[in-house]
Amino acid sequence: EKEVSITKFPADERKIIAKAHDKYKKARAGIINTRHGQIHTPAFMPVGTKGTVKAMLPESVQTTGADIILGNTYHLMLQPGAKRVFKLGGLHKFMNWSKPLLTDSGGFQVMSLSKLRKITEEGVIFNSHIDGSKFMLSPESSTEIQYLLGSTITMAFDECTPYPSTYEQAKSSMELTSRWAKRSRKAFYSRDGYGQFGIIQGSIYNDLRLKSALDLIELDFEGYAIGGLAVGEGQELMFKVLDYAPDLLPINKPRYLMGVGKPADIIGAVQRGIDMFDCVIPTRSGRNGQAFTKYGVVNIRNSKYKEDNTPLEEDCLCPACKNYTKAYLHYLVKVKEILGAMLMTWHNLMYFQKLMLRIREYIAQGKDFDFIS
Ligand SMILES: CNc1nc2cc3c(=O)[nH]c(N)nc3c(CC[C@H]3O[C@@H](OC)[C@H](OC)[C@@H]3OC)c2[nH]1
Ligand SMILES: [Zn+2]
Repeated sequence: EKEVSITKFPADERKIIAKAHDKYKKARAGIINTRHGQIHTPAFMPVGTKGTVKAMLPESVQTTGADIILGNTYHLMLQPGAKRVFKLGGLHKFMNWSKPLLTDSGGFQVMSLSKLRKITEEGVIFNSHIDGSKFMLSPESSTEIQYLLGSTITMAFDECTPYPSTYEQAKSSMELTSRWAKRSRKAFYSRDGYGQFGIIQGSIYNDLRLKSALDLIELDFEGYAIGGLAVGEGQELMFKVLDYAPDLLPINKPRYLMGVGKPADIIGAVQRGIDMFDCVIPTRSGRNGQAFTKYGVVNIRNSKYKEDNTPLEEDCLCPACKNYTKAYLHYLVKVKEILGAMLMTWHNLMYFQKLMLRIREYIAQGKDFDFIS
């Protein structure tokens, strides 16, 4: 066991409380110790794709309670370039965020964003969606780029198996991910307080999920992500996979469900043993005028708010709720004022972090947290 490992779930701090009924027994609250500080889990990680959580200052993100934010290999390698970020002191310094950073390995974005790409055993060759120039992402280059960015948690280079996939398609995709995981692990520069997470695939097929987990556990990653979900399969099918997949992974290491999700998805996944989440919903939908509140989602552009002189939530401590009314937010979003995007984003990030805080508290007290959302 490394001296200061990234994934110390300190025994006395790890609270796995057997719940009254088995629905909650897999939920756990813990702390991940890293070189850049602690991550309290279950954790929601705001997406900061291009080295910024859109419309937020890093210090504002910090006030919402976020312990860790995401960056993206694909976007940052194209602009401003990983070597340039390295020369400028790394992503932490560049974006003025001193807490943990997790970077995706880029495969998912290549498939969803780039034009003209070719998957080979070596890696993915693609043309930049910005200027069409040619790039290659491989387990080795993705791992090196994440090192140059200085990310606290590096993701293995995988192939996110599309949904739906036949068993055969899912099998060969998962096997490619296993070969790439081995190369990613070999290319990783292991340092105390930094870690690399493997990403299991296998789509909705339990035997493929098991094989993927076995292949990756052999590589002894500091944490494990469940990939290939939140790709259109729907909540029911996602939960069906989550009813068994987390249990295939080491109980003492963080489990990260990529791309999830809405509050109800997060609660259901925590109940099935997931520790970490990332999703664009609070930021992207905030900019589009959707506010998450305890009364449900508020579409602030709706004309019923144009003279509503009350805050989104009377007891929320975010600037939008403390100092402004729904009428003002309605107006700002309607006329596309930048402050509208800022305030809506701030509120939603605060809402998601409050949700995670309450989930952590309920787990620690051994209380059911079904109805929180
Ligand atoms: C929405 N549903 C969803 N399912 C996903 C499944 C996978 C997967 O199997 N493998 C990989 N490597 N990435 C996945 C991702 C992308 C997450 C990233 O996407 C970016 O958010 C836009 C963000 O990058 C800052 C985040 O970084 C970890 C998924 N997203
Ligand atoms: Zn608020």
